[in-house]
Amino acid sequence: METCFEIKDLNLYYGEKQALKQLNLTIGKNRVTALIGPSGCGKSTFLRCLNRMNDLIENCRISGEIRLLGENIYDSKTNVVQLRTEVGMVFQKPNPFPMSIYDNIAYGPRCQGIRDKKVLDGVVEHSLKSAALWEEVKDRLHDSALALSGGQQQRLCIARAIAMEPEVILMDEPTSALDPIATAKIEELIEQLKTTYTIVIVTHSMQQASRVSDDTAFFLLGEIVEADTTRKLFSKPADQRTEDYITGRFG
Ligand SMILES: Nc1ncnc2c1ncn2[C@@H]1O[C@H](COP(=O)(O)OP(=O)(O)OP(=O)(O)O)[C@@H](O)[C@H]1O
Repeated sequence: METCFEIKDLNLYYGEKQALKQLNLTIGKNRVTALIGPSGCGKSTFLRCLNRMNDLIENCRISGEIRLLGENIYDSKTNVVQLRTEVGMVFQKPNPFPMSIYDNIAYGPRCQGIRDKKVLDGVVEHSLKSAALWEEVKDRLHDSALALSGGQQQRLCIARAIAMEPEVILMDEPTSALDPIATAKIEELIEQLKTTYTIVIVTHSMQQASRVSDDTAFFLLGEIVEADTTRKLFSKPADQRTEDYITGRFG
């Protein structure tokens, strides 16, 4: 297995409160890694460390190391804008920009200076195809993205991340606002995307983790209790606390 992220002795504090404790984890390239655990255990906080979104939070301090393809992303030389291009993010609630479907996708590439219409057309088509949305929207690319259904909006947000040619796509509970059919479409899409991208997904649903992920890390009170292949973690957990959680005894 090739390594995408290598996390070493990661600690994170919000002011005085320690939210992540001495985390160590290897995230494989072109794999889907699920982060599970009860509410407030630090899953989203950890996810945000992977593209330095926590930098935007006042009072947030971290120590330790996160390497992306060998480079320490917390190095003072890191270009954070570039990092967030390489490590895209999709949120719980679909958040398309209030503009057309086309412009949502072209926005990032335009910010990078791409102006050629043919090139932008190609990026839009490729991104929408990769996000399994093209067939549904190809005849109305210039309509408002806000008119799409929730599931379509979420796939649009995935397409918007893809347009930046990322290495990694982080997903923070990407289906929790969606109905079961839209959820199934996103899960199917995740399976296809991992051939090209590394995916890290926070999910509250253990069924979802076992359906979509190759590897799972179980978080509890800011610690990683156990990380393993999803198959192993759900069938033969090494730690009693993992077993209690996956059998529904708490959380
Ligand atoms: N901006 C912030 N400032 C202060 N504390 C925060 C901040 N964000 C999160 N926390 C705290 O850090 C801890 C971890 O929160 P986090 O949102 O990462 O957990 P989570 O496992 O993702 O929870 P959930 O599943 O409910 O989203 C919680 O105790 C939370 O209250």
